[in-house]
Amino acid sequence: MDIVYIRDFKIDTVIGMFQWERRIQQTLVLDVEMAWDIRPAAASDAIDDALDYRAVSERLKAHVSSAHYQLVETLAESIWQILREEFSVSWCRLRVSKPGAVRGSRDVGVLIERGEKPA
Ligand SMILES: Nc1nc2c(c(=O)[nH]1)N=C([C@H](O)[C@@H](O)CO)CN2
Repeated sequence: MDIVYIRDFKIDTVIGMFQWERRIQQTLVLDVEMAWDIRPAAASDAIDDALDYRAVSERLKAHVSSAHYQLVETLAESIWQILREEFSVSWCRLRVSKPGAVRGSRDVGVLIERGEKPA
């Protein structure tokens, strides 16, 4: 299985369950791994055969920066929906990290795997 990935993607958004969090922007960090057979793109050297990580990044930035979820769980699931429905991604591993949310830790968050892993 091949993977197209986006690592350490920082996006500012409103996220959190506390009142004070509803009034500020916080930075989330996304790490996204998406199953994609890269051989057609490698053979044609054409972006149309590739999963365009720039297009995915722009779409995720637009979505996350305008979102107002309370939980990182809700955000993570919404990202998977976009990858599946708009980019035909069949499997992903996605980490949504919230740096500085818990004193003493670098970051906290969720790591999800969704979809069917190709052989
Ligand atoms: N499993 C989760 N736990 C917590 C979340 C969350 O989104 N998922 N969020 C918070 C608060 O918003 C926290 O980040 C503020 O410090 C607490 N626990």
